[in-house]
Amino acid sequence: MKILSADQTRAADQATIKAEGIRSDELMERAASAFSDWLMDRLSLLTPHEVHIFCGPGNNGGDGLAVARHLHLAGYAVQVWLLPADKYSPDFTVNRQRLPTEVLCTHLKPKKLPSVSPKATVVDALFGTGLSRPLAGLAAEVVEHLNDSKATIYAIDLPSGLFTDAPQPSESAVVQAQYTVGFELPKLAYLLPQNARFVGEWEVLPIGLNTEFIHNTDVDNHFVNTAFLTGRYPKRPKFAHKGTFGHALLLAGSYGKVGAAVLAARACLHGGVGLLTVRTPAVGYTILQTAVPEAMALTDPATDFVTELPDLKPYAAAGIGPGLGQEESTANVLCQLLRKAAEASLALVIDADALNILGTHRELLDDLPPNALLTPHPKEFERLTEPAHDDYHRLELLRDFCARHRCYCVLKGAYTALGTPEGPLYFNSTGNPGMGTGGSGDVLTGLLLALRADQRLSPLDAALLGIFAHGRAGDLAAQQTGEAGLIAGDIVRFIGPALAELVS
Ligand SMILES: NC(=O)C1=CN([C@@H]2O[C@H](COP(=O)(O)OP(=O)(O)OC[C@H]3O[C@@H](n4cnc5c(N)ncnc54)[C@H](OP(=O)(O)O)[C@@H]3O)[C@@H](O)[C@H]2O)[C@@H](O)CC1
Ligand SMILES: Nc1ncnc2c1ncn2[C@@H]1O[C@H](COP(=O)(O)OP(=O)(O)O)[C@@H](O)[C@H]1O
Ligand SMILES: [K+]
Repeated sequence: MKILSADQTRAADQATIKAEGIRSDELMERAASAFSDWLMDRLSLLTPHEVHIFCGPGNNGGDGLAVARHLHLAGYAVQVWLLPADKYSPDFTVNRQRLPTEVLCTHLKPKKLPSVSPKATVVDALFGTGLSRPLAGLAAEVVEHLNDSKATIYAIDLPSGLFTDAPQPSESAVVQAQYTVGFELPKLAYLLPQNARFVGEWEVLPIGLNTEFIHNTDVDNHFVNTAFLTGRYPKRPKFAHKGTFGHALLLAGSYGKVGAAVLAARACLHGGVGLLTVRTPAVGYTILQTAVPEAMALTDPATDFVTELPDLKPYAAAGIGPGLGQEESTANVLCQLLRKAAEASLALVIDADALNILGTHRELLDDLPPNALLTPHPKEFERLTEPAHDDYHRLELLRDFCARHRCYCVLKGAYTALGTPEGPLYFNSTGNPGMGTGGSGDVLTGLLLALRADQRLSPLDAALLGIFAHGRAGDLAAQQTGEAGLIAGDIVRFIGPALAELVS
């Protein structure tokens, strides 16, 4: 799914209105009915005492007024509160006029805000994509009042006070919604950790925005769901053999961290690799041969950490980093690998300690071969770049980093973001907080290594499929283990089922 900016969303609304020959208030009616149906499905589970709908002067307020009408006609006790303004949008005015006179509709006044019980349902229709500046004055006062009320807040399109595509000043007022319900496509604001306390849980409802317009619009950000991946993961051909799916080399493990190598190796095998060879220090030999008999062990001469790069000829892809340590001789192995990868046509996956080595030897970044895939979590990413002011800045750093080094970079998190050399970012939709446990990242590295070794997949598709399948495997595992009980090895067990769902 594409993630549109605020301007593009407005343009999509206009394109739909034009293409279908409808009025803008008819499109608003679709949005308002979709929201009302969604809300009534939820409220029917509770006993709604009061529904307070707070409306701003623009089309977000227009949505709120239309929602008030739908809820009133369905028998809910609705009260509407209007934010006074110098001007109101035409569709606000249309829906103000359509509001049945029995619905109590009151202008908000400073210092005389209505009392809202903690049991009340609040619909936040103050501001949406048209927010042009941080909230101040009465609008800010209303927002603080709602946040203090402890009522359950449902935001239409955006929690009021939050910009669609940019950070707001840290002290400015923003609605803290339990749920945010948008239309057709997700917004960037929904996906960032710094907005989690405002957005709450989110959902988007279809309103039939013009598909041709969306198709023809270039965007900076995509949201990756199952439909987005259709056709990207081919079936294994009937006469395929282990050579068809590539031979991968994994350089991982050091004294006390051989488990990381084991997890990555098992993930790589379950990720469908043809053959896997693991380079570990001697201390890892027995562990690896016992825990992962399907992998070949190519033991380093040193006991505790990897010191020598093996011959790269047999391999289609190499993964380096899990549990590797940062000894100087290990750094030297990474340095040689980077320099030789391009001429050996080797796809690279770089993680964990290999990223930390890059962080302390930044000159090595100039040696990254084309299409290298890096998998930092935010702290590792900071070591490669600089501290980010906020989540939006971090995404810009990601975009710049990938363009400068012509690489793919997986910025891991709840909505993992894949940066690409071409510019667009891809946000993943799978995964759960149970995956915040040691070794989850090693599993991702192993899986990505398998997919990069599969010559049938482009670097972009391998990365998108791997990130998505990793999260999905975590979700399938959590159904059995619960989130707290989930450990990295459980993710490995569900890689197969997660990939099987993607075959098309
Ligand atoms: N178009 C369509 O067909 C559809 C649109 N839809 C809905 O429309 C929403 C977008 O509506 P919108 O563009 O009217 O903007 P909205 O968020 O209501 O705010 C604009 C108003 O607020 C004002 N204002 C801004 N900042 C302010 C501030 N800090 N403090 C005070 N005032 C401030 C601003 O005034 P101004 O900036 O001109 O001073 C203007 O009056 C979208 O989120 C979705 O819910 C859906 O129904 C689907 C179909
Ligand atoms: N709340 C969450 N929602 C979805 N995925 C998560 C969440 N927390 C962690 N993950 C995933 O788990 C993995 C953790 O990786 P990482 O931080 O490198 O762990 P480790 O170094 O312990 O292996 C990442 O792929 C990340 O996206
Ligand atoms: K809102």
